[in-house]
Amino acid sequence: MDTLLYSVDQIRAIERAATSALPPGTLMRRAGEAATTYALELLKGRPTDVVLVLAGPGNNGGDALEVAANLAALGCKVKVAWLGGDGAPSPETQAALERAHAGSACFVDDLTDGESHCLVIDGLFGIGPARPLAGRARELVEAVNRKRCPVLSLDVPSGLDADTGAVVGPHGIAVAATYTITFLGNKPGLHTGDGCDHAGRVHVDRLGVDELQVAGVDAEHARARLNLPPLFAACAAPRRRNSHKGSYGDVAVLGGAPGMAGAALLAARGALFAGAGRVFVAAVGDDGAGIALDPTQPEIMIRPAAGFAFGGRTVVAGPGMGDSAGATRMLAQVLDGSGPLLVDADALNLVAASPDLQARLARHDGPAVLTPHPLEAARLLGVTTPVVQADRLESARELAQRLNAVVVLKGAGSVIARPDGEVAVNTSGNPGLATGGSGDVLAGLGGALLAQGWPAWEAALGAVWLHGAAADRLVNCGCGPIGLTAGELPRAIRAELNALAAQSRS
Ligand SMILES: NC(=O)C1=CN([C@@H]2O[C@H](COP(=O)(O)OP(=O)(O)OC[C@H]3O[C@@H](n4cnc5c(N)ncnc54)[C@H](OP(=O)(O)O)[C@@H]3O)[C@@H](O)[C@H]2O)[C@@H](O)CC1
Ligand SMILES: Nc1ncnc2c1ncn2[C@@H]1O[C@H](COP(=O)(O)OP(=O)(O)O)[C@@H](O)[C@H]1O
Ligand SMILES: [K+]
Repeated sequence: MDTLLYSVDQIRAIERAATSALPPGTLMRRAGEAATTYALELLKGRPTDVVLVLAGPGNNGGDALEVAANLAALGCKVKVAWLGGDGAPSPETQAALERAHAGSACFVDDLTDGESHCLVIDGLFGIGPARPLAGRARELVEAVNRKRCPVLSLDVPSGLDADTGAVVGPHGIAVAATYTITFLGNKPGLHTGDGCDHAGRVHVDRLGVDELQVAGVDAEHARARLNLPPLFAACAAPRRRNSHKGSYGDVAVLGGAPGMAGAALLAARGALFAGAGRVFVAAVGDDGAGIALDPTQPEIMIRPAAGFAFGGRTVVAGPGMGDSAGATRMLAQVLDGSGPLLVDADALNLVAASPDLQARLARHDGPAVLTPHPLEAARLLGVTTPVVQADRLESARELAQRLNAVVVLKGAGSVIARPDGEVAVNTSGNPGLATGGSGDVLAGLGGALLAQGWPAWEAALGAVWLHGAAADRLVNCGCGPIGLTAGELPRAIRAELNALAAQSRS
């Protein structure tokens, strides 16, 4: 899998450089060939049933017409729904249209509901659409999304924004593909937000365009990548035999105000099962009497936050912390400290509401990771949740820069961003994680990795990936996604982390 993620502007630059170096029409012909080969692979050979090809007015439509012509030439039954535009097609698309017309592909005006196909090829729109699909384009997408057969999108599911992973709106619609073959380079929008539901399995074909040919756009310029173990596995060293609990750091969860003990305990369990040497809950409240003991996890030490010695410990601030004056005071104290810090949940809301806390956070003298879900991110940025979700990568980048911290913008395809603009989009996880408390476990896990000496960037990448991989492990053995509980995650995280550490030695 190509793990670098390119913006549409970068893909256009690659396309321009390659086009000028190659004979006219080469890239489209290669895209058509690559998609034809992939389609036949998916169909396990030449199908006897009809392949339906949707072709739009631009070059994405040209790719689709190439596939239609290729499949027809191989003896497949092919129907083409061609959506012409107002202007003339590009010369390559015109040539592809003529090729498809010259062969045995049958052009149809409308899709008949109930007609069976073995595969739909979606070549309506690729990286082009800047406005929501309407009229016949929308009707075609609605018809495709009602079909039960597999759908292969070319380059990008039509109607999806390749940069952001949002359906182009307002009130837009996008193809829900089973597979996407994407050209020239991988794209972030296929892996986050709505893209997770619309792209299906993503296959990258670079169309033979070597990065070295591409002036100005290479690995260093792709400022986004997929989050996978090679980015952080080196931090997951096996334990030295001659080590002790002090070797693996202390995590203190600042939270668990009266009535909100569960969140702090889940974070503490996340930290414990991810290998922190000692785990504390510094319970916020007048007397810290909200919780005295976690009976199923007596290893967790519960103390009143007032007077707790945070120095030298990794602090996970926020789970069940509430918004009392005491909580705000304690948070200011840990922001002013110099230890590793993970800020989540209520602590993020307090920061959002206070320019003073924001300034303290930006000045924090030590590694800092923030883990907002989209609503918390919206509060921090002073915008609405739809604005955050409309461009998850940029929202995460903006927050990381403003608050001078590594930011994890949670949700399907979590985005991890650094203040210098580098981002990673997570690849693991499933909607089983959409359950109360799973974010608390992530916070504790991140704290444990920081406590064991992982730098902030690697700790954030590792925590997000391990959390998702733990959920995938649970689903694979029948524990979800429906009904997966946050309390089941810590043991699965332990299994994933130990597997990673074992691999890093071999
Ligand atoms: N060039 C090359 O060498 C290669 C290109 N490649 C392929 O080209 C794709 C990019 O092609 P592209 O730039 O033509 O954009 P594309 O996605 O087809 O859409 C633009 C068309 O859609 C129209 N349109 C837009 N929105 C609309 C709406 N809501 N409703 C209705 N119409 C709408 C828009 O019309 P306009 O906005 O001009 O009115 C225009 O006609 C790329 O994804 C890849 O598949 C590969 O083969 C590699 C080599
Ligand atoms: N649909 C999903 N796909 C993948 N991960 C998800 C999905 N929904 C939620 N998650 C993950 O689950 C966690 C939820 O965190 P959060 O919203 O803070 O929940 P809570 O506050 O209840 O703990 C985050 O890590 C998020 O990325
Ligand atoms: K498409």
